[in-house]
Amino acid sequence: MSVQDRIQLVGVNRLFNKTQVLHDVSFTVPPAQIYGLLGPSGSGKTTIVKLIAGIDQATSGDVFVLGNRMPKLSVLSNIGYMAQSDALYHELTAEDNLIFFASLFGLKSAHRKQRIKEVMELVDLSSHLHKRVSLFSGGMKRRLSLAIALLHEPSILILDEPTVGIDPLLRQSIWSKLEGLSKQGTTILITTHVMDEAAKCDRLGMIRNGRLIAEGTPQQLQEQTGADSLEGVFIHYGGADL
Ligand SMILES: Nc1ncnc2c1ncn2[C@@H]1O[C@H](COP(=O)(O)OP(=O)(O)OP(=O)(O)O)[C@@H](O)[C@H]1O
Repeated sequence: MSVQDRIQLVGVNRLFNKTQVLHDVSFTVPPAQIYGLLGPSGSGKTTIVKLIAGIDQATSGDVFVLGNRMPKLSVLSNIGYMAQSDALYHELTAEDNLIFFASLFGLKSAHRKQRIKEVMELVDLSSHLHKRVSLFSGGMKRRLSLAIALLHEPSILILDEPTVGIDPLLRQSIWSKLEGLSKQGTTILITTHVMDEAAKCDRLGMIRNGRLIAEGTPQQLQEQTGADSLEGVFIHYGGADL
């Protein structure tokens, strides 16, 4: 292990009652990488990201973020987490939601105003700042959740299927912003089912039945499997008899 690694899982197991959903999962994410977790529905991706985000605890094995064993409260201010289901206050406006989360992150008022402006521009929602969230479409809610995850400029960004319900044009623009953040040093862990998003990751971990069954750059995975596309890689590992 390198002390440089921003995220590290070592032999992680997670059982719910007697059902084991993660088996001996180990991987590391160095600084400023975009690491994608790819796997079929129910394979364990969300369970992994919850352990890294510090909202769930491994049954055995270790999860480290920025060198700290998780869960650890003091690390949470360095993490931006966008869950699969949106945690928004629907009766409040987008701005009030942002102000609420900004105060949780301890952002002071002048800086808070500036950050709210920046993140709403980033997700292309500036003109909806004063609209009640109950009037937002599903895609707009996803974008607002992403804006909230980015508010406090976290050095670790954990995104659980962030672009579900977002149209291809905006998806492209969000990805170029994520690539920009990564170039500036943000470490990003993302789960996705979308192959063109997986192709944009620096490194991919293929999850199946709670196991990390392959890892590498998108190109390495294609070479290893002889597939001519990432879809082919996904099908190769999805169909493997393990
Ligand atoms: N709190 C829980 N109690 C019991 N079982 C759970 C719990 N959370 C997750 N599981 C089970 O763990 C397995 C992995 O679920 P998880 O949500 O991590 O998969 P996923 O790969 O994120 O799926 P999707 O792509 O559909 O979101 C599933 O079988 C799920 O039913």
